[in-house]
Amino acid sequence: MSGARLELDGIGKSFRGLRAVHDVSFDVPAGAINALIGPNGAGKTTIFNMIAGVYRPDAGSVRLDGRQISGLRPDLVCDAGVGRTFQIVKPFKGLSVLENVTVGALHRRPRLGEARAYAADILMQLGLHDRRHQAAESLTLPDRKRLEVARALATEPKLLLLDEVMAGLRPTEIDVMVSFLQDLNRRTGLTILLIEHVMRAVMALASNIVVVSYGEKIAEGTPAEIARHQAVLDVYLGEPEPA
Ligand SMILES: Nc1ncnc2c1ncn2[C@@H]1O[C@H](COP(=O)(O)OP(=O)(O)OP(=O)(O)O)[C@@H](O)[C@H]1O
Repeated sequence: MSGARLELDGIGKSFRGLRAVHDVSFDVPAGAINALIGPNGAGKTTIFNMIAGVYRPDAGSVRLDGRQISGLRPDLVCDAGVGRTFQIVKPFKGLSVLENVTVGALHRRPRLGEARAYAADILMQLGLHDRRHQAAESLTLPDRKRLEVARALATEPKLLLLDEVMAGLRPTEIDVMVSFLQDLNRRTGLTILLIEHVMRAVMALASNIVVVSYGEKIAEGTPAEIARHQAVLDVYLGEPEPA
């Protein structure tokens, strides 16, 4: 695993006249951990869906290591090296934890034995190995979040998109996930972009933060810059944006 550079150039998407995302541009350098934040309904998941091939942007382009991936089908975007988690955790029901992760690993390792061994190794890293034979749906929320990360990692991405993997976790569980992601990034150089409402995690992980509101990018900078950015404070305090 190593990281890829992500470049969003003027992407936009409307749903039946509702402008969900408008003219959003930002880069995530190879090997960086960056965050995408903003109030509910700001367009964050729509941006992820445009990167991951769920939606074709109405405008603009998405490039991974210089190669255009916008408009490709989700499986081809995955082939190109993009792994993602979903905000609503949906493991394959009726499959064990190990089988769930093996499905992801089969993407690049078509031999079942090899895929299963790779999946087991990822479960070990995430502290889920001792629960590998449990039914996925029987896991607690923190473990389901870990399983979601494990499934995305099993596809051996160069860019990992994490959609609210800290939601619902207790502070100590958040710290465990933060340490895991920091360690993963250090060991592998994997590029990570996270959508996150848990500011404790964003501040600990992200070297750069992009803020969106009403579908538009309103700020970008280091955690320290964002923490004192007036437009960001206004959005989070619910005050009108400056003209
Ligand atoms: N498939 C869709 N069809 C119609 N409208 C949609 C669709 N997906 C998203 N939207 C709308 O686009 C806007 C942006 O939604 P999006 O889910 O991207 O926001 P978000 O920033 O991820 O919000 P949250 O933090 O609540 O997850 C919202 O107004 C939402 O209702």
